[in-house]
Amino acid sequence: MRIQPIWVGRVIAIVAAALLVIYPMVSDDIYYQNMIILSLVFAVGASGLNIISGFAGYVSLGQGAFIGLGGYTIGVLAGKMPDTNPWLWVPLAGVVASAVALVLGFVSLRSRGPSFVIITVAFLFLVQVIAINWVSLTNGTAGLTLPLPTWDRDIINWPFYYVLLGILAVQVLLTWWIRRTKLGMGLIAIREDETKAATIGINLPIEKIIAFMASAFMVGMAGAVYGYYLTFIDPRGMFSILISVQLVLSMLIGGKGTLWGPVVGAFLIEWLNEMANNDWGGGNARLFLFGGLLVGVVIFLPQGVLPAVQSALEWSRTRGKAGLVGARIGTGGSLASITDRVQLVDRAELPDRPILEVKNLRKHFGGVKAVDGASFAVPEGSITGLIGPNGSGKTTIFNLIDDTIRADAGEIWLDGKRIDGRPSWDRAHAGLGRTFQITRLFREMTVLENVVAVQRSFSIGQLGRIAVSGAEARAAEELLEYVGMRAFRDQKAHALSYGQQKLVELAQILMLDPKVILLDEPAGGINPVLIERMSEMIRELNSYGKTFLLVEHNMPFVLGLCDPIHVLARGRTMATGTPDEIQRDPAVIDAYLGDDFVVEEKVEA
Ligand SMILES: Nc1ncnc2c1ncn2[C@@H]1O[C@H](COP(=O)(O)OP(=O)(O)OP(=O)(O)O)[C@@H](O)[C@H]1O
Repeated sequence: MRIQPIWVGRVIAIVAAALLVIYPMVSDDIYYQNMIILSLVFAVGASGLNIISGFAGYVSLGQGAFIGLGGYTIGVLAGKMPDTNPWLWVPLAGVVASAVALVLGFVSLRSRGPSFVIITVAFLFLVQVIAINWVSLTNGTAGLTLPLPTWDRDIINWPFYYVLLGILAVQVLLTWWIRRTKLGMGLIAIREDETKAATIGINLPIEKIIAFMASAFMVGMAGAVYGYYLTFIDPRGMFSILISVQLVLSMLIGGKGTLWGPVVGAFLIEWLNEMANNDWGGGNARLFLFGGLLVGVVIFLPQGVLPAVQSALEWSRTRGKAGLVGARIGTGGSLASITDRVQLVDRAELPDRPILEVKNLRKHFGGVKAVDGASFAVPEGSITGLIGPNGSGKTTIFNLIDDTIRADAGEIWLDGKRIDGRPSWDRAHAGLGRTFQITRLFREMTVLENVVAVQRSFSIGQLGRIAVSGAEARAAEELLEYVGMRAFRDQKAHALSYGQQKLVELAQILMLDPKVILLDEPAGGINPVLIERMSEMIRELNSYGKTFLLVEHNMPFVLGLCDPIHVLARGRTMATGTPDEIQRDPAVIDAYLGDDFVVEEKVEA
């Protein structure tokens, strides 16, 4: 029997945890106990950071602030209420850290990438400056002295050690749980492609704010224990940027986005830190070491240690095997199997009314009038085409309809309700689904996860559900079967061909069960067999009541499928009609189709 790598990992984790539990009982070496205590604090900090940086992709150099805030919470309260047991302030420190993390959560709604990193550094310094200047509360640069431990000197470190170990255990459990829930899936989607995540119904502000608060809670508690353990805290030590750098390094070295990576990284970095202090003179040696390591990791080990080991094991396991990636796409399942998720009706029974309307839509990019007063309607139950020359504004109109870009002016109505002004995820919940001209799957997720990541509605309770399980996972598998991609369910999306990605993106959108499906060049860049399959699926879904609006340059595809067709030129609708009318409209021939096209079509007929 082959031993699965996951079990090897679990056994190592259990043995390591057991060794940590028994260590103070078998050794009274205070030096090593101290070292482990520091490692535990950093492990909690790095693991918390992993929730916003590893999962959600927001790298923060301000994470150390939450350790400091925890320390100051216990320091201030223990000073003001000397008769209360200081341990009671530890959970409160978590609450304080989470409340302050809310601020960073709000910042993340408006900035991302390098600018976010810079803001987090400013945030750390801001907290430090407040701690220095709010002398009446913090005693400024003179620092605060905490009560000395009152227990037996023989076990002086034990309470700190075991409470921190417990906090780390809860932190790891929290991370493990988040990764499995809808919340975790949403965070990873945000990391992979935030704009796309919003279009599949992921409520960005709420999910990010929850993540930021969750990333700081246990860290604040660990900071409080750390402060109590130090018995003296001051702003320069507690809010030093080196602590934050050490946390980021721990996460990167161990492996961001993994469960154990940040923990392993924290122990490794603390050990190096001690070596730099003891053997290489501390101070500058530490800076040199951390700086060098940061550069080295980013260049040579971008994934981190644990993922690198995992990749090596995976490589040895799959060496010489033929990949699934080149396998043929399935012939597709029947529509009957997806009725649990996708509501199907007889198209003939649908009322005669527009389901989507855009009125006087406008978007200018500087001097470029990308969309300049476009108006058209999409009748319910139709496959409506939107065609026009390159640069006529088709994709921009899609972007405006789903709020990937906010319109300058105009109205958008979906199913009788005005939706412009509402954010992307809300429009998705209202019944809008959209694919992209260049497919935008979440590359690091599996095919199945890509489909399951969709959130058809929003509730806080739903975020806590296990993502890949139950009815949701079954529905996702059925949809993948329908588009012929079930065999690829466990493949990472980045390993798929372009055509395969188009099919998975269609399954993903169907998971939303939208009232209107916007398809941006569904036949673009794929082989003729797949084009045929795509048109079959669109036709079949439409016969069961699904409405489509599609942008496409492949004229036989559009003329065979769509009715009505709107023609755009210079950001405005210049003509609307049946395929026949459009083909014969001299203005359309002149602006888009060209004389050759009409001649060819007539010969064929
Ligand atoms: N983010 C942007 N910033 C500046 N200009 C833009 C932006 N997005 C689109 N444009 C411009 O707006 C115009 C319309 O672009 P759009 O992509 O909507 O055209 P399209 O009809 O979809 O073209 P194609 O058929 O080639 O995909 C183009 O001139 C384009 O350069």
